[in-house]
Amino acid sequence: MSLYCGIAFKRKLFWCYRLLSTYVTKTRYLFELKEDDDACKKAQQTGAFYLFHGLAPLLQTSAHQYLAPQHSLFELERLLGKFGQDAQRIEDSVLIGCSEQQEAWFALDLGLDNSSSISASLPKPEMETELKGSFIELRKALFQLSAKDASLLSTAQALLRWHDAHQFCSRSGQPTKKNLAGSKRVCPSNNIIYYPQVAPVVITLVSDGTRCLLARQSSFPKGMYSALAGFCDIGESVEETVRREVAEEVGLEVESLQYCASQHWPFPNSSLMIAYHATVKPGQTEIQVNLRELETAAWFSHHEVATALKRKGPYTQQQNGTLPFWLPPKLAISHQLIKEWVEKQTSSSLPA
Ligand SMILES: NC(=O)c1ccc[n+]([C@@H]2O[C@H](COP(=O)([O-])OP(=O)(O)OC[C@H]3O[C@@H](n4cnc5c(N)ncnc54)[C@H](O)[C@@H]3O)[C@@H](O)[C@H]2O)c1
Ligand SMILES: [Mg+2]
Repeated sequence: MSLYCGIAFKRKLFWCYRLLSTYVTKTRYLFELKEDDDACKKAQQTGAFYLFHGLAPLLQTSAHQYLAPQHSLFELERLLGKFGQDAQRIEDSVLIGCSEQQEAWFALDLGLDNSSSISASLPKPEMETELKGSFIELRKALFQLSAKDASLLSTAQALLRWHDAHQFCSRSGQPTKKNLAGSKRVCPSNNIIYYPQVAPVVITLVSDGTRCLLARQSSFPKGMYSALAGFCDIGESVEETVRREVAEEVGLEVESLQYCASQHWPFPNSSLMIAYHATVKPGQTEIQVNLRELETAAWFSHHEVATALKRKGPYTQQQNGTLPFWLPPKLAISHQLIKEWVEKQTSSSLPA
């Protein structure tokens, strides 16, 4: 190894160690906050809060993007005081992450009634004026947020929704109590612990070698097509769900499953999207759409999909009355899955 290579290698190792070390420290810190209410309370003193109202995040507009403002504990106490609320309401907040400098991030919903909280929903328009922002439905705002804010607010909304829906023990009927970080709820009468739930969902891009299969549900925005998705049934492996969902929705049998990536998805509840590529058995490409699940499904060529990837929807009708089809935006895992397929097709068609 030359002297230069040796120094470069050591530098790389140093940076790798630094990165790993920061990540591990941050992870251990978050673990401590979830386990220890006192540590979490202390973290709130220097932490930052994201605000929600009825599960809609507080956002501010900047150019063509939405920004999610943060508030300190002091600002939050002042705000609550102004609306005649007790600062104890801050205990309803949930931990959603922390910065590399260990500034803990929390989310608090000021519009939900909580059985264990002394406070009720606060008036939305007055809060918006006071906070110089608007509470906007996450579904409408998600794709105009930075990747970091989109991920944080998705986690926050999913966690706040779970707490709102799990205030009572399903065995004793008694109110459950959340730990300060919001990573669990406990029933004081029988000590049953409830943890936030996610539903596993597979999303599959089926290919016949040259084309890929895209579908739409009637609930999709006009003109948008996506890969096939479906919830895992109890007792199934993820691979079994892929095969069943494709058979159920379009009447095809798939093989050669290849994992692509996964993503937390907050709608309609909290899903873990697990993305796969799959191929149909040779010669078996005839689609039989299950109209109880889908509006339509069709095969699309590489050229059609590559062109659609460049489009941004939703689209208005063209002059000839047709609507160009478009694909889910970048932040959605279906976009990543489709993009990966297009890139693979492109590289396999290049001369060696
Ligand atoms: N992020 C992305 O790129 C992306 C793309 C497509 C779909 N999705 C998500 O994937 C999810 C599943 O897709 P789908 O609607 O085609 O699923 P699906 O094909 O399984 O059909 C939905 C139906 O499944 C049933 N179901 C079974 N278990 C359920 C559960 N735990 N929660 C809710 N319903 C359940 C319900 O009857 C529901 O109407 C959707 O919620 C959608 O938001 C995300
Ligand atoms: Mg489906």
